Amino acid sequence: MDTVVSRLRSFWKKFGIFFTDGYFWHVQRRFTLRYMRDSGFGRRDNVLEDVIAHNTKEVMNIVINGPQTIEEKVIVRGDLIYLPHFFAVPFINGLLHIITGSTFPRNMYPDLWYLAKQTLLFQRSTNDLGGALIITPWLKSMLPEFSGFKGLSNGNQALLDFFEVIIKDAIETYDEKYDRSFLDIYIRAMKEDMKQNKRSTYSVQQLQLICTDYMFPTATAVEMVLTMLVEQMLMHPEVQEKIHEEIDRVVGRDRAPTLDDRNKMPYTEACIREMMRTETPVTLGVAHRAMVDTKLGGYDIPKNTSVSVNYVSLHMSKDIWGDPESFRPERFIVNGKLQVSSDKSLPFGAGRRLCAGETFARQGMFLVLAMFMQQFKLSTADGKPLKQASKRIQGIITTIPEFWARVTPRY
Ligand code: HEM
Repeated sequence: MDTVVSRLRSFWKKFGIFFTDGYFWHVQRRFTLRYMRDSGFGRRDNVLEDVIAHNTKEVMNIVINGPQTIEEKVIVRGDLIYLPHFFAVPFINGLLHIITGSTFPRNMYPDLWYLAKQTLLFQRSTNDLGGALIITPWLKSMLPEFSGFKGLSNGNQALLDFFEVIIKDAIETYDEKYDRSFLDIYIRAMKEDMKQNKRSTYSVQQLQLICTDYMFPTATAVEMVLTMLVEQMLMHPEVQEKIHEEIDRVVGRDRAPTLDDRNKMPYTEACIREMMRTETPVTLGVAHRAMVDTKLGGYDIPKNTSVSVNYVSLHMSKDIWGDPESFRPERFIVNGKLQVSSDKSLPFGAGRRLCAGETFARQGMFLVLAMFMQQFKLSTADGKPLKQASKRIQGIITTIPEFWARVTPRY
């Protein structure tokens, strides 16, 4: 879709993966998926798993051994953790490993928390359809705060700045003799394609937008799903007890959970699935434009019409789920095993525009949650039972306000 929101992200041009289409989108999406795969994206990869596990341990160590800096105290205070940002680092460093071949060490985690904060600001400053700015773009100058323009610009600028520095360094130190990371592979392809093609789809700005597009959900959506699951556990202690029971039975206490345990831990996996069903993260998906005149469900859709999918109606259908309002992970478990075929939810969309990060997100969420729950018991900051879910903030993704939760080491 070509809107003021998509344009303000990308130098008022059409770059990236989310909001491009046609030949440009096809070439650029295929290239990123093909070459990021070499670093473990979209598949099972031991090195990527180690990166996510190592960073999860580092973040948990801030609680176990106490914060060492003022910045760490913004995320951890005694036995209180600040959500969702507490969960951000393993995902962000996982993606940085894929894109840049390196990660930020603990003394630079504050930069990643800042990135997560600004990205969340962007997510909350509009909605799936672009909010008021889409219909009345002039609001951006007259009411920059009210229209969300300021939050969108500031949040987006943080992402652009973050990757501008990284990409500049990669270009300056580029050596065509060997590829250090996905960035080098892209730079080489860009140089070659630009020589051959006057209208190349590759460019430095496009690379910057690829990085921001992949980082955007990595720094917000995955940690928000886990955060909402924490809220569920605070409201329904039996969910937490069942996850603990499963971890103790399958993994024990002498080693950390790994992705090998995912098949053997159907309840934990089902909780993540049920969380994304009951609280659809991207309620109306990403709007796309019809490329040609077409028909959909008996309706004529003229070329250039904006089309959105209402995933909430699917996830809340009484016909499909029977009791859609209940948080009931057991619905996905048959004879003690996760039955993926019984999961008719589509939190990551479907078809050609299927979320490019589904595998990365699902694997990462399982690993971070399992490691976290093995170590800690959760309770509310004030020690009182949580009776009511907090208000939902409908932005591009569904979020809840940041909050502190109490964690007690289990052993
Ligand atoms: C809980 C986590 C996530 C959810 C629920 C989610 C959901 C979605 C949905 C619904 C779409 C739109 C599909 C459509 O256009 O029909 C999408 C697109 C996309 N997602 Fe995700 N996503 C998540 C995490 C991630 C992560 C971690 C990444 C990157 C590492 C990612 C990268 C993308 C990209 C690049 C697209 C655009 C694909 C395209 O238009 O070709 N997502 N996602």
